[in-house]
Amino acid sequence: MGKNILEVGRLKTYYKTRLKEKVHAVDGVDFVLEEGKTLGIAGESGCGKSTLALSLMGFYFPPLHYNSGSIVINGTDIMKLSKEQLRLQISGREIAYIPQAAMNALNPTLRIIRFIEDIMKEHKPELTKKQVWDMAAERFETLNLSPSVLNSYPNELSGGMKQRTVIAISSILNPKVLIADEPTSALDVTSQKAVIKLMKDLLAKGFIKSLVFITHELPLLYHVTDDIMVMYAGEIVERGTARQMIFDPLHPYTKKLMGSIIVPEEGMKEHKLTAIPGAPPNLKKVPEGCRFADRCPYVQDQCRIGKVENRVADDRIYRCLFDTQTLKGWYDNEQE
Ligand SMILES: Nc1ncnc2c1ncn2[C@@H]1O[C@H](COP(=O)(O)OP(=O)(O)OP(=O)(O)O)[C@@H](O)[C@H]1O
Repeated sequence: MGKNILEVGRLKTYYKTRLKEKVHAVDGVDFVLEEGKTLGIAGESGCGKSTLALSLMGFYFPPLHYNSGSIVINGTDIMKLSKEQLRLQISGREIAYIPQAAMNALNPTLRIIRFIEDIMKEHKPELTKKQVWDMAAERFETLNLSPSVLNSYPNELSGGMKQRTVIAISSILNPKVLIADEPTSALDVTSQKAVIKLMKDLLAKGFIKSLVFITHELPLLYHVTDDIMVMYAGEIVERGTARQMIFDPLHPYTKKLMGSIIVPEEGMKEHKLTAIPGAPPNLKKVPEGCRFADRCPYVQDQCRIGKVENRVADDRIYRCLFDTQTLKGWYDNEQE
């Protein structure tokens, strides 16, 4: 087993709306990421994936607030650091985040090299402009990106190239953990493949140690990540290897998420194409018991009482009252 590069314990964070209501977007999340591993986070829209990513970065600016729990990155509990320490020691160096649609947020009036110069001004002020250029050009070349991109304006690049450039910029300080939020959405299949290859190259070449890949497309993660966690209503409801999660899901929500795949991939063609009826619960007032109960085809009275804790089965973790035998019995019956 590798060393733990990221350890998250009972993390709770929330948004405070203008009406002073709390949206419990990350509600008691626990997980560990080992060095060298890639972890996928999947779940429907609004289940808290992006908020989890922001929370891991320590980006607590209203309306997002920290409630409780720990975030330990490479041995440092970042919740014990000041905002200044976070900015200088952690952000970009230990952990970096590529938000959704980051490629569209690049200032169109600046050449790509300027974004890298700005990072270096903050983190390696001793470098001259020429040294920054040489370092950036070498990095781009190593990642099979043309150094000429550095002289371009964002709007001169194709969508796929812009996204790869954003990833190369975000990882320029060799962060231990890179979190990419929907990095392949809105890209054509060829560009998606290039983005995935780039992220694999970053890992293989040691520029990053571990990767967290967020998407609502569960099957995409099968090709990219070692493990997958599924989030539902602010909680992790299941974690296992990518293969287990895709082909042998335990939690009824993971099972339904697999069934709702719109474009079946090779080896998954037999799965039914059905949307998950209903909607996730309102995170302003989460229901007692299992949060998936209202949409679960196997729901029982006891699912709506108390708090549903995690179960550990072999090397898997899932949040359901029922054991694997019972769940698999239900699933087998359904297929007959
Ligand atoms: N600025 C905000 N103020 C209040 N609530 C918010 C804010 N941003 C997000 N939320 C709420 O927090 C919850 C989690 O949202 P989040 O964006 O983290 O989900 P997600 O799984 O990343 O969804 P998506 O895949 O659509 O990005 C949702 O209920 C959302 O409405």
